[in-house]
Amino acid sequence: MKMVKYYVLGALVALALTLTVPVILLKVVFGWIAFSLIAVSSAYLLNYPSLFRKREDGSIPFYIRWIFVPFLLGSWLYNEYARRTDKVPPLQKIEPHLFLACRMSGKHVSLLNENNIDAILDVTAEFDGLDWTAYQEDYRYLNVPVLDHTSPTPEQLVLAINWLNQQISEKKNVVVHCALGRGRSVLVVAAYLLAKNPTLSVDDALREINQIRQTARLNKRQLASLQQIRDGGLLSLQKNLTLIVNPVAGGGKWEQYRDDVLSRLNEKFKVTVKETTPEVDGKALAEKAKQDGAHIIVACGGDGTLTEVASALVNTDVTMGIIPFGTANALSQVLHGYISKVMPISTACDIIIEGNTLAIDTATCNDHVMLLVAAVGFEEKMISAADREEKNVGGQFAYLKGLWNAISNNENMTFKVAKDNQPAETLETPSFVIANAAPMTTALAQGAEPPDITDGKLDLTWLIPQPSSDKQFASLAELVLSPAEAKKQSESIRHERASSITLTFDKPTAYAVDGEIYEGEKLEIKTCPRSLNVLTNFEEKD
Ligand SMILES: Nc1ncnc2c1ncn2[C@@H]1O[C@H](COP(=O)(O)OP(=O)(O)OP(=O)(O)O)[C@@H](O)[C@H]1O
Repeated sequence: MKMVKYYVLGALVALALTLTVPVILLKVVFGWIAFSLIAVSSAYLLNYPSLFRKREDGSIPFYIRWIFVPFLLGSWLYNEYARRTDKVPPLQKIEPHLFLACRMSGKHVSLLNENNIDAILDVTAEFDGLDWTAYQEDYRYLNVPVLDHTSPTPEQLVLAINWLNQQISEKKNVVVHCALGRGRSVLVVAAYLLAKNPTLSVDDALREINQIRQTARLNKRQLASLQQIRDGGLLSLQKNLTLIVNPVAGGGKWEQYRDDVLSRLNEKFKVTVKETTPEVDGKALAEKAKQDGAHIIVACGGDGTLTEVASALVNTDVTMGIIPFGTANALSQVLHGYISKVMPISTACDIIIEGNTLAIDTATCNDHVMLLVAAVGFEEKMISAADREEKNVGGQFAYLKGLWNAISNNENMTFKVAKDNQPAETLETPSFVIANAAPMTTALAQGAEPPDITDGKLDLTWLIPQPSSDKQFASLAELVLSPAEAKKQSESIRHERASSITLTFDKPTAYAVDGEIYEGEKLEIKTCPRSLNVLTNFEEKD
């Protein structure tokens, strides 16, 4: 490369002068220049920009600056001259939220502020990124160190374009700069344009930049490198994926599967992990992740956690994925199929990576979002009985035991029911379940075909009171085993569909929504058709 030849030549001349000049002071000066140029030549020959030891905050250690003073002085003088005679302004907007510039320093703070710049991508290796005046402005900053006239490595380029994408997806204004805004920064901006629009050619991307910044020009090596990285398919923008994890769900499954999940998802996404606590729930974490620009939010936990996360994502563009770490995991059986009972984690990760989305129905139950079922009677008693300790010890048997006890007690309840704003009727039943979605294993919701999560309707299933618990066990068997047609003729099962329903009790009554227990005198449930985008392999009925 031309530049290296000059640096090597300069180093040799300085070395020769060091050895020949008689005056000690001159020997020191020429020796310093020789050492500095030998170091710079080695950085170029070994393609080792980290020689300048630039820190994460863009500063270069004091001792390195001293070593390189002769080289930096030369570069600084050349760049100052080039900037003063530049045909283009120091900073230019290439497209919405994306700017290209020469080296930014403290004296450019007012220019940065005028353009509402929030973030700086610095692709120089040899200069301090920002000085103290710029620090005070609190810019987001990333340094990708690249030597002048050279190209970033594919890894550096992938990091740079994904960082840019992250800033722009958060609607931040971001500037990319090198020394003069002609080569290295142009290469990065072109790579970003190519990643965003794979139909563009390298020439198209450069032309787009060149129309605005006429001095933008890549040398032959930079051009070839960009073309090669692009042809190798390396310029893909990773989506930001946030995992919201309940660390205690399913008795602590996260601890067990953490490495497996992360290694699978890290290949395709930029993954951030947030854990719920008893104080900070999945809804609060999902709201924050949304603000931080997450494209996909994956709820990892039991059905309770999944519903919390969904509460923040209903009627938004953000897509929700799920990884079933709970005990019953009813939603994953609906969205991932019954295979997820056997291979829950690998099935979930494959579905997230495949990326098929579907808008599903959700519902509201009083103030809560509901994905699966709301229930009073047997289902609520079953869930109330299966507390965290019971689930940690017995897993799904905790629910079976709870259901067994509830049916054995065979208690009926009486309340008023109003469907689709019709007049209310009084009903006596031991079990009333309102389902937006429910797999076969949610037996008490199976009054007909399993509820369809895309039909815009709620499935209402209730049982007729029976004189003995044995007869109620028979009703449960009928729910699970009889075909839908036979259930229509049943003496003990009732099923209807509605868009909204209100249950009114004469005293505060416990009810269950998606596995969590609440209490109230009224339940108002409404369907919200196609209101949540989820990743699934669920196939819609024609
Ligand atoms: N870090 C935590 N420590 C203790 N409890 C937590 C924590 N994070 C969330 N929780 C509680 O966990 C409950 C939700 O659990 P979740 O439904 O996800 O799992 P599960 O109960 O094991 O599974 P399933 O619903 O299938 O029975 C909520 O009541 C929530 O308050």
